[in-house]
Amino acid sequence: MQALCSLQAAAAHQVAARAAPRLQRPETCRAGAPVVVRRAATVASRRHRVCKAVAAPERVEATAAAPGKLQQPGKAQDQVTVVYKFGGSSVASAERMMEVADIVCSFPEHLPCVVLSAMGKTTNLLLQCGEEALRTDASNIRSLAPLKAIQDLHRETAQKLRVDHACIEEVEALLKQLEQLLVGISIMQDLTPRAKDSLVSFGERLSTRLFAAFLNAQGIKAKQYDAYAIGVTTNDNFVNAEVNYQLTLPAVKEALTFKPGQERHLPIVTGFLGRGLQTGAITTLGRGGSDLTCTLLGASLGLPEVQVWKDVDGVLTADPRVVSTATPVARLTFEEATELAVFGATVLHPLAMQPAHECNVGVRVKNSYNRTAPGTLITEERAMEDVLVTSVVIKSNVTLVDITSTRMMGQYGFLAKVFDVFARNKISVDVVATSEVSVSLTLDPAKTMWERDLITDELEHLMHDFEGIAEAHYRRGMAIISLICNVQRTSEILERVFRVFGREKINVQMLSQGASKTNIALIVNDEEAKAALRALHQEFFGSC
Ligand SMILES: Nc1ncnc2c1ncn2[C@@H]1O[C@H](COP(=O)(O)OP(=O)(O)O)[C@@H](O)[C@H]1O
Ligand SMILES: N[C@@H](CC(=O)OP(=O)(O)O)C(=O)O
Repeated sequence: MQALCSLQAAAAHQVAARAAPRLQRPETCRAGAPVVVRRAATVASRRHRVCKAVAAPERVEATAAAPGKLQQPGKAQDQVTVVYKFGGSSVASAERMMEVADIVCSFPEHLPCVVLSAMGKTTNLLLQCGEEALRTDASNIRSLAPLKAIQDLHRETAQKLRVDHACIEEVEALLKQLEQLLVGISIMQDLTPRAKDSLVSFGERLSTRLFAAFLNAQGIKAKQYDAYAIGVTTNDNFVNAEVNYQLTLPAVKEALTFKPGQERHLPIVTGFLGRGLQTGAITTLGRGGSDLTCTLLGASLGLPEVQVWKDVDGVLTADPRVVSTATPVARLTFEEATELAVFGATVLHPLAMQPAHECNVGVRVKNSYNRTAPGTLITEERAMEDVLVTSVVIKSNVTLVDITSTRMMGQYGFLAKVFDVFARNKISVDVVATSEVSVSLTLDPAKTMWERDLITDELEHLMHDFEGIAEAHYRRGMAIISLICNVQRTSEILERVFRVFGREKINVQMLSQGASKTNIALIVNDEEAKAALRALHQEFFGSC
């Protein structure tokens, strides 16, 4: 990793100097820092080192070329200088793909690599196909409504984008394969996690082929790449696979570096997908995983910045579906962005900041529907003097567990035994508050982002495992409200929080701050959570 980062930094420095003077690369990636998957609380507690501040790249204003008159970005000798990721909402239709092509070609000084998600709600439709295939006779698979919707969307898009015949053939071949896979699921009466990953992979495989073909039809040289074919390697934990950074970073760098004499083109890469190391099968990085693909590619290529383009003006002060007047946050640190994602802001994938943080790649969140909005810039550090509260998020459907030791005070090893029980049950813990003889903690609503909620049987089994160690009780239907804030000013923040909650008669069941340097967590009843969020937003941001 150390050698890799230094190499990348040197290469990126040369590229930046020659091709992208407005984007300044920090000197080095953090030397010797292994990239490993951790949960947010661990990430937060590990960040004691003072890191070099990233020089904020200047905002690149859009100078949109008229559709149909797109210009090839970058110069003949360039390597990729930036990665753009467009999510499902940005590429939901042929018209949206045209708009995205226009955005991509609006910065002629940059040679971009483009990561795409599946079009619109295609991933959900694919999962629906899988579920319905289990209840449908193989001979009727063809008439499944979600399958028809997927076929119609991609055929219509191909037609509107006027892609070439080769692309139409590829799209038809993929749609045929998809149908065959569903027939297989119907016959086997089995939808394994491995088959699920194969199934949902069709979304990104289709969208990227259509988009690359459209660019080529417009005279822009572009080439489609499946992430699993250019070295994105994961473990074999299907539906939520973890990236193997040691293998992936050098492989992706090699695959996406232009060789002498090679024609420059825009790489168009499938987000969300990888290849399992042991099985060699297609894996996925968890829902919303294209954000991670984007930062992973940026880290592999040693770039100063990547941009994730969404349907909102950046990361907002609250979920806009709950607080309609939420406003964009101009700057965040990697740590704050991670806490936001882990504690409920669905705008970013919870692990997306990891490669960016380790290799110091700035992440800009932009709006593909409002391209001149400055968005949010996420970097290693930012000025915190004037910051009180940055954003408020909710994680709903949480279970609160209270555990009290049955032994006398002063016994050692109590917490170790408690956490061993969770480890054995493979249940992850979010927020913890402890005293010497008791511990309260919250459990993730789902074991993984894809799986169903923890079921009562599993919780009862967990309670059973505490027998002889402690008395344990659980309460479902709780929510974590997290204030991403300047914890140097905790007293002031909490004084205002409790004034608001007192007024609104909202009872706090548990409070945790300690380990995180960016987050105060308040546990309340789920049915009070949205009202509590709106009241807090009103208090700290002035409107709701
Ligand atoms: N704090 C937040 N800031 C911005 N958006 C948020 C926040 N919390 C939730 N969201 C939701 O996240 C959505 C964008 O994420 P997502 O749909 O995954 O984007 P994409 O599919 O384009 O990558 C927004 O439309 C918004 O409703
Ligand atoms: N298509 C995948 C991966 C992804 O990142 O999607 P989006 O960028 O639209 O959230 C999903 O729906 O989970």
